[in-house]
Amino acid sequence: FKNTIKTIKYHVLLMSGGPGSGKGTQCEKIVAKYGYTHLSSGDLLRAEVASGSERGKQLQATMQKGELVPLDTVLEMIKEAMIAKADVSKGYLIDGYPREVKQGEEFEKKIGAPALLLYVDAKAETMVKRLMKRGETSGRADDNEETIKKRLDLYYKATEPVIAYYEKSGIVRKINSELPVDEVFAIVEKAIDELK
Ligand SMILES: Nc1ncnc2c1ncn2[C@H]1C[C@H](O)[C@@H](COP(=O)(O)OP(=O)(O)O)O1
Ligand SMILES: [Mg+2]
Repeated sequence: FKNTIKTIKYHVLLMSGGPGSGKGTQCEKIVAKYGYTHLSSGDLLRAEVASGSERGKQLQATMQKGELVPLDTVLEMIKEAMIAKADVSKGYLIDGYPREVKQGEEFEKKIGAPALLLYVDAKAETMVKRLMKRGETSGRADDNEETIKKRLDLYYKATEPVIAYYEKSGIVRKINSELPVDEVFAIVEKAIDELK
Protein backbone atom coordinates (compact mmCIF):
# COMPACT_ATOMS: atom_id res chain seq x y z
CA PHE A 1 0.00 0.00 0.00
CA LYS A 2 2.72 2.42 1.03
CA ASN A 3 4.69 1.42 -2.05
CA THR A 4 1.84 2.26 -4.33
CA ILE A 5 1.68 5.81 -3.08
CA LYS A 6 5.47 6.15 -3.24
CA THR A 7 5.64 4.93 -6.81
CA ILE A 8 2.94 7.20 -8.13
CA LYS A 9 4.03 10.40 -6.46
CA TYR A 10 6.56 11.20 -9.19
CA HIS A 11 3.99 11.14 -11.98
CA VAL A 12 1.39 13.48 -10.62
CA LEU A 13 0.36 16.53 -12.63
CA LEU A 14 -2.11 19.07 -11.31
CA MET A 15 -4.41 21.11 -13.54
CA SER A 16 -5.41 24.37 -11.97
CA GLY A 17 -7.42 27.29 -13.28
CA GLY A 18 -10.82 28.87 -12.97
CA PRO A 19 -14.12 27.26 -13.90
CA GLY A 20 -14.41 27.29 -17.69
CA SER A 21 -10.72 28.08 -18.22
CA GLY A 22 -10.33 24.89 -20.27
CA LYS A 23 -8.86 22.35 -17.84
CA GLY A 24 -11.09 19.50 -18.97
CA THR A 25 -10.45 20.25 -22.63
CA GLN A 26 -6.68 20.18 -22.18
CA CYS A 27 -6.83 17.10 -19.96
CA GLU A 28 -8.52 15.14 -22.73
CA LYS A 29 -5.68 16.00 -25.08
CA ILE A 30 -3.03 15.14 -22.52
CA VAL A 31 -4.64 11.76 -21.90
CA ALA A 32 -4.73 11.03 -25.64
CA LYS A 33 -1.07 11.89 -26.14
CA TYR A 34 0.61 10.84 -22.88
CA GLY A 35 -1.66 8.09 -21.59
CA TYR A 36 -2.08 9.60 -18.15
CA THR A 37 -5.02 8.70 -15.99
CA HIS A 38 -7.37 11.66 -15.76
CA LEU A 39 -8.96 12.23 -12.39
CA SER A 40 -11.38 15.13 -12.27
CA SER A 41 -12.50 15.81 -8.73
CA GLY A 42 -15.71 17.28 -10.14
CA ASP A 43 -16.39 14.15 -12.19
CA LEU A 44 -15.70 11.88 -9.21
CA LEU A 45 -18.10 13.93 -7.12
CA ARG A 46 -20.77 14.01 -9.81
CA ALA A 47 -20.49 10.23 -10.15
CA GLU A 48 -21.03 9.90 -6.41
CA VAL A 49 -24.12 12.14 -6.69
CA ALA A 50 -25.44 10.07 -9.61
CA SER A 51 -25.05 6.89 -7.54
CA GLY A 52 -27.77 8.26 -5.23
CA SER A 53 -25.83 7.36 -2.07
CA GLU A 54 -26.34 9.28 1.17
CA ARG A 55 -22.92 10.88 0.71
CA GLY A 56 -23.96 11.77 -2.84
CA LYS A 57 -27.08 13.58 -1.63
CA GLN A 58 -25.10 15.73 0.77
CA LEU A 59 -22.56 16.51 -1.93
CA GLN A 60 -25.26 17.55 -4.36
CA ALA A 61 -26.67 20.14 -1.97
CA THR A 62 -23.22 21.65 -1.46
CA MET A 63 -22.28 21.67 -5.14
CA GLN A 64 -25.55 23.26 -6.20
CA LYS A 65 -24.78 26.19 -3.93
CA GLY A 66 -21.38 26.56 -5.61
CA GLU A 67 -19.55 25.79 -2.36
CA LEU A 68 -16.56 23.51 -1.78
CA VAL A 69 -17.27 20.00 -0.48
CA PRO A 70 -15.43 18.70 2.60
CA LEU A 71 -11.70 18.25 2.27
CA ASP A 72 -11.44 14.62 3.32
CA THR A 73 -14.21 13.38 1.07
CA VAL A 74 -12.56 14.57 -2.13
CA LEU A 75 -9.07 13.50 -1.17
CA GLU A 76 -10.27 10.02 -0.19
CA MET A 77 -12.03 9.66 -3.54
CA ILE A 78 -8.94 10.77 -5.47
CA LYS A 79 -6.67 8.45 -3.53
CA GLU A 80 -8.98 5.47 -4.05
CA ALA A 81 -9.12 6.20 -7.77
CA MET A 82 -5.31 6.51 -7.98
CA ILE A 83 -4.72 3.21 -6.23
CA ALA A 84 -7.30 1.51 -8.44
CA LYS A 85 -5.31 2.55 -11.53
CA ALA A 86 -1.79 2.14 -10.12
CA ASP A 87 -0.90 -0.93 -12.23
CA VAL A 88 -1.85 0.49 -15.61
CA SER A 89 -1.20 4.18 -15.16
CA LYS A 90 1.64 6.09 -16.81
CA GLY A 91 0.92 9.02 -14.58
CA TYR A 92 -1.93 10.98 -13.11
CA LEU A 93 -3.58 14.12 -14.21
CA ILE A 94 -5.57 15.67 -11.44
CA ASP A 95 -8.10 18.21 -12.56
CA GLY A 96 -9.74 20.61 -10.15
CA TYR A 97 -7.84 19.70 -7.01
CA PRO A 98 -6.50 21.22 -4.77
CA ARG A 99 -9.10 23.98 -4.62
CA GLU A 100 -7.66 25.62 -1.52
CA VAL A 101 -4.26 25.71 0.18
CA LYS A 102 -5.34 23.36 2.94
CA GLN A 103 -6.27 20.75 0.33
CA GLY A 104 -2.80 21.14 -1.18
CA GLU A 105 -1.16 20.49 2.18
CA GLU A 106 -3.29 17.40 2.76
CA PHE A 107 -2.50 16.15 -0.73
CA GLU A 108 1.27 16.36 -0.03
CA LYS A 109 0.83 14.51 3.24
CA LYS A 110 -1.45 11.71 2.05
CA ILE A 111 -0.38 11.25 -1.58
CA GLY A 112 2.84 13.07 -2.36
CA ALA A 113 4.47 15.98 -4.14
CA PRO A 114 3.21 16.74 -7.65
CA ALA A 115 5.77 17.08 -10.45
CA LEU A 116 4.05 19.89 -12.32
CA LEU A 117 1.15 22.28 -11.93
CA LEU A 118 -0.36 23.56 -15.16
CA TYR A 119 -2.04 26.86 -14.46
CA VAL A 120 -4.67 27.24 -17.18
CA ASP A 121 -5.26 30.97 -17.21
CA ALA A 122 -8.12 32.87 -18.84
CA LYS A 123 -9.84 36.17 -18.11
CA ALA A 124 -12.97 36.11 -15.92
CA GLU A 125 -14.99 37.45 -18.82
CA THR A 126 -13.81 34.59 -21.06
CA MET A 127 -14.59 31.97 -18.43
CA VAL A 128 -18.14 33.25 -17.90
CA LYS A 129 -18.77 33.27 -21.64
CA ARG A 130 -17.51 29.70 -22.05
CA LEU A 131 -19.50 28.39 -19.09
CA MET A 132 -22.75 30.00 -20.25
CA LYS A 133 -22.21 28.33 -23.62
CA ARG A 134 -21.29 25.00 -22.01
CA GLY A 135 -24.45 25.28 -19.86
CA GLU A 136 -26.62 25.10 -22.97
CA THR A 137 -25.69 21.42 -23.41
CA SER A 138 -23.74 20.21 -20.34
CA GLY A 139 -26.70 19.47 -18.11
CA ARG A 140 -24.54 20.57 -15.19
CA ALA A 141 -26.57 22.09 -12.35
CA ASP A 142 -23.78 24.58 -11.65
CA ASP A 143 -23.49 25.98 -15.20
CA ASN A 144 -25.97 28.80 -14.62
CA GLU A 145 -25.27 32.51 -14.28
CA GLU A 146 -25.76 32.81 -10.54
CA THR A 147 -23.67 29.77 -9.60
CA ILE A 148 -20.99 30.72 -12.13
CA LYS A 149 -20.49 34.05 -10.32
CA LYS A 150 -20.11 32.29 -6.99
CA ARG A 151 -17.68 29.75 -8.41
CA LEU A 152 -15.56 32.53 -9.89
CA ASP A 153 -15.49 34.45 -6.61
CA LEU A 154 -14.51 31.32 -4.75
CA TYR A 155 -11.86 30.55 -7.32
CA TYR A 156 -10.17 33.93 -6.90
CA LYS A 157 -10.42 33.76 -3.15
CA ALA A 158 -9.52 30.13 -2.43
CA THR A 159 -7.83 28.59 -5.47
CA GLU A 160 -5.49 31.32 -6.67
CA PRO A 161 -3.57 31.14 -3.37
CA VAL A 162 -2.97 27.44 -4.17
CA ILE A 163 -0.96 28.49 -7.21
CA ALA A 164 1.12 30.86 -5.05
CA TYR A 165 1.65 27.98 -2.63
CA TYR A 166 3.12 25.76 -5.38
CA GLU A 167 5.15 28.61 -6.91
CA LYS A 168 7.53 28.16 -3.99
CA SER A 169 8.45 24.66 -5.15
CA GLY A 170 8.99 25.84 -8.73
CA ILE A 171 6.51 23.46 -10.38
CA VAL A 172 4.04 26.02 -11.76
CA ARG A 173 3.76 26.63 -15.51
CA LYS A 174 1.29 29.31 -16.55
CA ILE A 175 -0.63 28.53 -19.74
CA ASN A 176 -2.43 31.24 -21.69
CA SER A 177 -5.85 29.73 -22.26
CA GLU A 178 -7.23 32.69 -24.21
CA LEU A 179 -5.68 31.09 -27.29
CA PRO A 180 -7.41 28.51 -29.49
CA VAL A 181 -7.46 24.98 -28.01
CA ASP A 182 -4.62 23.60 -30.16
CA GLU A 183 -2.33 26.54 -29.43
CA VAL A 184 -2.99 26.14 -25.73
CA PHE A 185 -2.12 22.47 -26.05
CA ALA A 186 1.18 23.28 -27.77
CA ILE A 187 2.22 25.19 -24.64
CA VAL A 188 1.01 22.34 -22.44
CA GLU A 189 3.04 19.80 -24.42
CA LYS A 190 6.17 21.87 -24.04
CA ALA A 191 5.74 22.01 -20.26
CA ILE A 192 5.20 18.25 -20.01
CA ASP A 193 8.08 17.40 -22.34
CA GLU A 194 10.43 19.52 -20.25
CA LEU A 195 9.75 17.18 -17.33
CA LYS A 196 11.93 14.41 -18.74
N1 LIG B 1 -8.97 27.47 -25.59
C1 LIG B 1 -10.32 27.47 -25.71
N2 LIG B 1 -10.91 28.28 -26.59
C2 LIG B 1 -12.27 28.30 -26.72
N3 LIG B 1 -13.10 27.54 -26.00
C3 LIG B 1 -12.57 26.70 -25.09
C4 LIG B 1 -11.16 26.61 -24.89
N4 LIG B 1 -10.94 25.69 -23.91
C5 LIG B 1 -12.14 25.22 -23.53
N5 LIG B 1 -13.13 25.81 -24.23
C6 LIG B 1 -14.57 25.58 -24.07
C7 LIG B 1 -14.95 24.14 -23.93
C8 LIG B 1 -16.05 24.15 -22.89
O1 LIG B 1 -17.31 24.30 -23.53
C9 LIG B 1 -15.82 25.40 -22.07
C10 LIG B 1 -15.18 25.11 -20.73
O2 LIG B 1 -14.06 24.28 -20.92
P1 LIG B 1 -13.73 23.10 -19.90
O3 LIG B 1 -12.56 22.38 -20.48
O4 LIG B 1 -14.94 22.32 -19.58
O5 LIG B 1 -13.27 23.99 -18.63
P2 LIG B 1 -12.98 23.56 -17.11
O6 LIG B 1 -12.79 22.08 -17.08
O7 LIG B 1 -11.73 24.31 -16.76
O8 LIG B 1 -14.16 24.05 -16.34
O9 LIG B 1 -14.96 26.22 -22.85
MG1 LIG C 1 -13.70 20.53 -15.86
